[in-house]
Amino acid sequence: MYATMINYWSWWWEVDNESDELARMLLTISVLIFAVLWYKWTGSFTHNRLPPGPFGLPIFGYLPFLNHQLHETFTEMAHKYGPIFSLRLGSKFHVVVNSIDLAKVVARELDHTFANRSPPVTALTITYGALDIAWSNNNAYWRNMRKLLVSQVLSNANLDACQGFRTNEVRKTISNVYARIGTPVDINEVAFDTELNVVTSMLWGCSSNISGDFFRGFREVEFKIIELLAAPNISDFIPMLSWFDLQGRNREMQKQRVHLDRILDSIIKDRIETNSRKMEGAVKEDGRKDFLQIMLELKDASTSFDIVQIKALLFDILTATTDTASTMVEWVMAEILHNPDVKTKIQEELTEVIGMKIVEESHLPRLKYLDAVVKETFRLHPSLPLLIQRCPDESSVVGGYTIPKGSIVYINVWAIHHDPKNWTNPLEFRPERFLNGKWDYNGNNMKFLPFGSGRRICPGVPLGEKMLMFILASLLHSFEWILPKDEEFELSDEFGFVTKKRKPLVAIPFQRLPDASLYE
Ligand code: HEM
Repeated sequence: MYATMINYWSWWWEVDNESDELARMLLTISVLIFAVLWYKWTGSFTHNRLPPGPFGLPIFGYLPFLNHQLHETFTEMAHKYGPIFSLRLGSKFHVVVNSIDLAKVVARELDHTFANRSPPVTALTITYGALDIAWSNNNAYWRNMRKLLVSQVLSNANLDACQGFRTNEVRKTISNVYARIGTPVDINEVAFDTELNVVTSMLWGCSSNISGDFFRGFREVEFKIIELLAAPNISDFIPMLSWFDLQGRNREMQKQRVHLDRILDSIIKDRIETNSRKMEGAVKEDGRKDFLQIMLELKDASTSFDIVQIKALLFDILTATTDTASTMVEWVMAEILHNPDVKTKIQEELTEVIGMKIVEESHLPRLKYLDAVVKETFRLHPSLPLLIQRCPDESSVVGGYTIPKGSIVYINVWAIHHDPKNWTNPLEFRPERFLNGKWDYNGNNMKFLPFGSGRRICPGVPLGEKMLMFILASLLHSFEWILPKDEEFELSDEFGFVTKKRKPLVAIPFQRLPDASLYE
């Protein structure tokens, strides 16, 4: 290269003496060094290209321009800026990924890099400093807690052993709804209470002296917590202001934690006292220990596991099980009541598979059409439309753009589920799309991610799916449902950590099975 350059110079820079020769040589070397540096600089510039996105104001970034319906706003922004875009909110750099190819890069190919979380201030407060699973970073603690949940609560063996709890609670729900026949029923409330009773039976069994009354009000506490988790908080965007808690969000979350602590502390205290009196209760007749007992024994055996961690884990399981599933029961019922043909097809399937008897869990795998209706509802109304934000532990490249370490990254499942490139007539409710048996909740097909994908995928799929199908099949087989007269019916949603129906679904049940003794 040196020789070529010397040749190029020589046609206009004739060398007459030694100093000219030296000057030309120095110039050539300098130009070469400059070229290498330029190449490196422009190369690194290309690699550091940040995803496109809107400009914002100094200090606040794009914060003042964001609409509360974040899933819809982000989807509109993707139409403008492309499948990956970025925005600065306060001092935090956010990236939103909106296509199946890029979601695959984040959640599968670079899963390990993107496996941390970036908990909001309120999440840190309610989880005792991210001691739970959902907000914990990708580290040994998270792996152990997740393993504990999966092996002790969500294993096939435990789910089979707890079938009796689920059947009892669903039967109780049917009989409670029967007592309210002909009157308006809040569907979310019914589903929430059923889920809560099932999960508490699994966690600390029927042996606890804590009565159902104790949980009265738990739904309100949980709703408030979920609302606060997604409420925009200036403390998250401008961390140096977090000390002032300008919007009072963290103070409000602290209040909710006092309620939660009161409930969890008394359950744990009750069990510790029972254990110390060596009463039977803690151990089931078949020798199986419930989850609380297992955790307390772990605590006694290890110095690194304590009561606060037990509470954080219980909090995760209680909220993860109840709010998501009850919201989905409500959405599915709303779509069914909105689509009379779908309702007729479900009822025909229920009658064919179950007859005029009561639903048993063993019937569920044969309810193919209902399963397709649930999946189509998950497509249109994913409970966590942006999943839980991920945070890369090193800078990396996605779709040709650099995602700096520590960015907050959203996978916009809502956009993917509503994209006409992925789904024909995406706004239509057409359960038939899911009848070919190809779809599951395991996050392998990036077109359909209601439970996420990769190492952060929801571990509760087996229980969540079972409970959803059991409650829905039972409500729809035991009752005919109609909407209250003159009630305006609509299907709009309200963005939140869990995205709910804006207007709660209220419907009136009527007896459907001829044998009244099936409702007792
Ligand atoms: C219909 C019911 C449910 C739905 C729709 C649902 C949905 C989700 C979604 C979308 C995520 C975020 C995944 C991600 O960030 O990629 C998640 C996380 C999680 N879910 Fe579920 N879930 C349900 C039921 C359950 C149940 C029954 C449990 C436990 C008993 C559970 C425990 C968790 C936990 C612990 C996480 C955090 C996982 C982690 O960060 O490692 N979920 N869930």
